[in-house]
Amino acid sequence: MLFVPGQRWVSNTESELGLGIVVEVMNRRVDISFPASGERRTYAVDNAPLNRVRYEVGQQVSTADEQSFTVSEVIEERHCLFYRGLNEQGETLTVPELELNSFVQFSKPQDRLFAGQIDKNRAFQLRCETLEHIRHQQLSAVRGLLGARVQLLPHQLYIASETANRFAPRVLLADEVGLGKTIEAGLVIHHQLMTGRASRVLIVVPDSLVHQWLVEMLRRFNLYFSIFDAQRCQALTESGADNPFEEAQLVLCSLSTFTEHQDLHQQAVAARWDLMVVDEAHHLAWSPEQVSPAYQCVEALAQTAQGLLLLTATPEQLGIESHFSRLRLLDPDRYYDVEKFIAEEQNYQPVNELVQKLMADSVAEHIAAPAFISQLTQYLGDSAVAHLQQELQGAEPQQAINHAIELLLDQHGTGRVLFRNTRSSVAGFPDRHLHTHPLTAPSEYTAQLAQAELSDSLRPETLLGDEQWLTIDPRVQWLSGWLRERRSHKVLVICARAETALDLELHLRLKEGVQSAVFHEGLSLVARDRAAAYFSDDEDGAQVLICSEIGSEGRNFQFAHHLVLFDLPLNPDLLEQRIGRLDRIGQRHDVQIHCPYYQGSAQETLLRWYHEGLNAFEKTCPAGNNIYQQVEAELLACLRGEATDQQLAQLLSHTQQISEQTLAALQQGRDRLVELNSFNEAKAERVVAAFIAEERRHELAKYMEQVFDLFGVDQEEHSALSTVIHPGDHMLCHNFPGLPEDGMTATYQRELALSREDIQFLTWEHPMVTGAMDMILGGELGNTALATIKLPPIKPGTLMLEAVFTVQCTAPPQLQLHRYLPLTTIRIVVDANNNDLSNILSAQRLAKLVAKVPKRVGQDLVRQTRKDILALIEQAETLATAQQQDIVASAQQNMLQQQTEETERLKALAQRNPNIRQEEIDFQLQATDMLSAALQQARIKLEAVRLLVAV
Ligand SMILES: Nc1ncnc2c1ncn2[C@@H]1O[C@H](COP(=O)(O)OP(=O)(O)OP(=O)(O)O)[C@@H](O)[C@H]1O
Repeated sequence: MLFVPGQRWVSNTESELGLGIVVEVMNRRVDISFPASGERRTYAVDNAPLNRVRYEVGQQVSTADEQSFTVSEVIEERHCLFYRGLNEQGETLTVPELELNSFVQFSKPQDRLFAGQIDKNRAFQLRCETLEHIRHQQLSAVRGLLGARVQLLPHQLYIASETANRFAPRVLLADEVGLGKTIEAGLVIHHQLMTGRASRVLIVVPDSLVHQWLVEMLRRFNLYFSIFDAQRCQALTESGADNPFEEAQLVLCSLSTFTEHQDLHQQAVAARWDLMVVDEAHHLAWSPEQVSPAYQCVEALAQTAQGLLLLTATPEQLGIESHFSRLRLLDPDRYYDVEKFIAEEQNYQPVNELVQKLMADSVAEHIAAPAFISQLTQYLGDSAVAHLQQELQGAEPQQAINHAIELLLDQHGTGRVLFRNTRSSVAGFPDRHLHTHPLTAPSEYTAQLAQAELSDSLRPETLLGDEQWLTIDPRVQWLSGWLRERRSHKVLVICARAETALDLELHLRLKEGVQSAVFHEGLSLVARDRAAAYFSDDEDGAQVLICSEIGSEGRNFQFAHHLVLFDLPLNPDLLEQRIGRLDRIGQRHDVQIHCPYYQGSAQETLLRWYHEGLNAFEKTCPAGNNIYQQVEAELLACLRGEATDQQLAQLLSHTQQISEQTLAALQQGRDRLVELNSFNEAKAERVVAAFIAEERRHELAKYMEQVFDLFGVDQEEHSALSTVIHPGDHMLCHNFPGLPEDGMTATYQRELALSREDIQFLTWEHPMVTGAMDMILGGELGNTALATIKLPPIKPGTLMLEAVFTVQCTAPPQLQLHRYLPLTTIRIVVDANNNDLSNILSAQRLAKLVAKVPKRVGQDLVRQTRKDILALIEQAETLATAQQQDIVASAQQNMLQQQTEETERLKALAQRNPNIRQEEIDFQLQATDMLSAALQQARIKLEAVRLLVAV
């Protein structure tokens, strides 16, 4: 290498420094200044990682004062270059290389190649593999679901994959208590974020669940949500934020933040969200006459948020109207009239019969029957049925039938909007056992109890006096004695009132020496979480947690299996919520439910009604609320002591009877339809199988090993299934994504990750993996390479080029174009005779054949064969463009099909529902046109090139 002051050189290892100038050469050392970055470097002359910059005739260059011109002649004098050319004004310029613009970056593969910046073959391969893995991920049927640290439960994966395929899903997740709605929501959120469909997510939950959601999102999905409360919003506003909700992308808030602070609510509405999640949505009370503040808050947010997930285990807890109101939040076009909705609910049985016939083996017979077709026409309309009949003659009759079923469910069932899995469709739940503990009411209060209001007789502590009740109430003595006998068992006690919980806990702790904690609405969020954590601690934790009703919602206490119901709620859904704290996924024992009660009191009657009438303790009771409403008057009379024993016996047997009937009717009508929509075993099996296949653990481990190796991250085996990863001494970058300074332990095994929460679970969707991939593709590393190959039929000296392109297409983000055109790579191998060798020299085959070439030799070769390389690149571009056209054509077709289906759905609904406006349909049509126009603009981009020389 000959260095002369004034020459321009570029660093091979730090290309971001820009063009360097030789300042001084002394004692076999060369000093280079890099004006663009203000850096100066000294290198040993013999092995400086530098490459001489020499532009060729025809190239566009620019001067330090930003005049650009096309080189027409290169003149060399005393080892320095002068470039001559015409500027934009047509004037001839002669520019010494010293005056060239220093801010030049050689980032395009061909520019880097010609600037002599040739990377290692393994870097090139890693870049290509990275593109390939990203493409694989984008095409994967379980994309966005893989990264979750969860067990593969079919009912959850089914729901997640069904909603994942929708654009801005708006659904009600209403699985029975404890079946994992939080996990389902997390899967959907993760999917939306991973696929770029959403970037701003708002989660709204009751106060008591804020922390639990924060932890679940982080430990199961690696999603860092920020908790926004009034204090934080104020701090952000004081530090200059116009709208605090725009300061974070993933926000977690309690509902009370909005109901209690109108200004914050307005700011949240103005902040626009791609997806909103509302947990325990049954709190959003609504009736045509009266709309609760909570409902109003959520409604305003729901109108601007694109996607919406409402979660509730008890959708009808506040009655059918409230249930309707939640569906209305999700799809106001479909649910616009409460009366109509209630009438429709009655009408589900005939719809179910039609669906059953379409699902039957004998479907062909049914379809041949004119009566069936006329019935179907009544529900779907002439054109949809004519279309079905036509499709049935085609190649895929089953698809046509499935489509008809979907239309029926969509237009006549609660269809696509509501998912509800029940314990009966999810295997593996333990049994529940009721233990009753009859007690004698304190004699001095029997008269008072007999005359008390119902709410007081169900919670008699309110009558027994603030101070004395703990000493008088026999439930207290029973509980302390009972707990003493079970010192080694965790016990959850639930009662209705916070005051009761507080008194009881204090008493047990101070007077009885029980290790206990209390959980109620009066505690701060931190104090509640501390109490729950103290209870969950295996070694030094509390034996008993005493909760007011808020503890009966959403919380995970399945590490305990004893539940004491200190009193009973009047609402069957609340009872189910209480039991659901223990009877949930992860419960390993049968659940033991203990009910202390005063003999002969309203408590006993209610207990008997639940047990002998509804069987609500030992089984879940999906129709509980509905049945309660049917017998409310008789039940209340019995509870108030206004009925005879015989009337009570009649109530119990009547309740039993209508329970059976209601369950059977629901099963044949609405619930059956909802069930059909919520779970399809065959599809779920396919999702689980795809999931297992797509985990590709070994490929991931191998890929990450190469990444760690190239970037200088050290990896040691920790155990057979886990590794310790930590920054090495020669890292290629300062901050490897997601790698703490003191390293971390990680595993690729889901089973291990589920049992060891302290270990990171590396999947294709883990932030460290995606971060590394982004880093590789975002930088230049590996976008050039040069290698020799020895393959006898190919003549030595033959020049070939391996080029990797991506198809690039831009469109406004709201169009979500990537739904139809994910990152697509095109790999081409060509030789100078225009032979397309892409298939013969596959990436895998080349990986085994290539041999490295010393850098200097490679740089000389590139300089000498520049023209040939340019011709090869052009040829590769021609071949890639042809492939790109096919790719875009199929994306167009796919897009048109899906957009048309959605438009047709809107049109079909519009016929039944006058609230659908023509503008909505027009918007859909306009989006289709815009997508089509955007796809037509798709272009290829060269991502990496490797020059191959046969030897
Ligand atoms: N796939 C899964 N893998 C591992 N744990 C799970 C899975 N699904 C649910 N769980 C665990 O089961 C418990 C119940 O799940 P979750 O809280 O999501 O239920 P839920 O339906 O929201 O309950 P609730 O009706 O009480 O609100 C939680 O502890 C959760 O972490």
